[in-house]
Amino acid sequence: MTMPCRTTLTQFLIEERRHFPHASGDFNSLILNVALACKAIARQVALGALGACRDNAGGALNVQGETQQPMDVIGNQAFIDFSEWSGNLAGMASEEMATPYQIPDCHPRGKYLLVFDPLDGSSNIDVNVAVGSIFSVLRATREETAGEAAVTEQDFLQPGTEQVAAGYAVYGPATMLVLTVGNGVNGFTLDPNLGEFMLTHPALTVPAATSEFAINASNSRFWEGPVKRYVDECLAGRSGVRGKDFNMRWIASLVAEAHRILMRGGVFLYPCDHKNPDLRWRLRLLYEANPIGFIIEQAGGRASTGRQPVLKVQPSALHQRVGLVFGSREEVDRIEGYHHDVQMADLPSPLFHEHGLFRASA
Ligand SMILES: O=P(O)(O)OC[C@H]1O[C@](O)(COP(=O)(O)O)[C@@H](O)[C@@H]1O
Ligand SMILES: [Mg+2]
Ligand SMILES: [Mg+2]
Repeated sequence: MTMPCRTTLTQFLIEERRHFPHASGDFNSLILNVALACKAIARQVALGALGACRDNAGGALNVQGETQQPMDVIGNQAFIDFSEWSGNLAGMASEEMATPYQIPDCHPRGKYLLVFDPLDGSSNIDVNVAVGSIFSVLRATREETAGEAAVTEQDFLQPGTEQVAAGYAVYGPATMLVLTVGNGVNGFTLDPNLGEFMLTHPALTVPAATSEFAINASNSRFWEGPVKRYVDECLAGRSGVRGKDFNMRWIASLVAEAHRILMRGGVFLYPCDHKNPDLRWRLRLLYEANPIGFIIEQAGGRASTGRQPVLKVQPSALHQRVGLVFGSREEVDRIEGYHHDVQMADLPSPLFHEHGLFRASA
């Protein structure tokens, strides 16, 4: 039997680095450490009910007020343990930690910041549906941050356009790592025999057009007018203004939805809604929306809050939430257009009038 000759993640990163002859190698080691953390998490996830501490009872509340699953905690620790020693990080921030993680004094500090959602879609873990990890790499821009001083929340409040790299791992039937270093998007599949991520999906692209959308329709009565209009038109299918039938999906795992869209196109919406007046957005800007947005845009798709490009949002808090619409370019353009469509102001939607068309917020 002949083995296909494939590039490993390490080889891929070395090749990329050849374009930057003065690079120190810190960036490559950072990504490889993250990949190692993802392999460790994949192993734990794959054990299912056989794994350690499956019992969710008594889980602590994280800063979001959500009960931490055991794998949220294990995944968070894996990211820390595999990354903090390396000397390439000035600090880390995570969904599972209220404040930035300081690199202990026993380890050297470096010039990058790592932001992550260690386990995305963790409510799916008990039903054996695909979950994942999401990460984003930023530069530690303050001179002293990369030196001796403690990292602060302010250091992480950079718009998505400033990301150096972003990626996710999806723990599905196969474990995959999808990565952008700002030069397109590449997908690697974990070869369990070799323990290596192998380049299997080079130069991923999101098709410009689609007839598949993903949204949590149980929130429909709380949506704003433009989202309701978009979904109603999709549901009307070939008899409506769109003139074609649409398929609908909802996995409740952002990583899995993003991966499907990268593989075959589609559009995902988790827009602003009015279900809970104190929580108008579901997804987190720094470790969910920005990394996924960067990947999708690097693959030729688009990512928006519904009103503006998500990567341009200036963050004001570490755990800030935001509306997110991403995927095939034509659909995201259309949804943004509906939000900007002044004609909508004439529609008799009380919600629409209540909140207005051109709010400054996302
Ligand atoms: O339960 P809902 O409202 O459908 O939300 C699903 C969304 O929540 C998330 O699971 C949030 O991620 P976490 O599991 O990291 O908290 C997203 O992955 C997903 O898109
Ligand atoms: Mg998440
Ligand atoms: Mg999570």
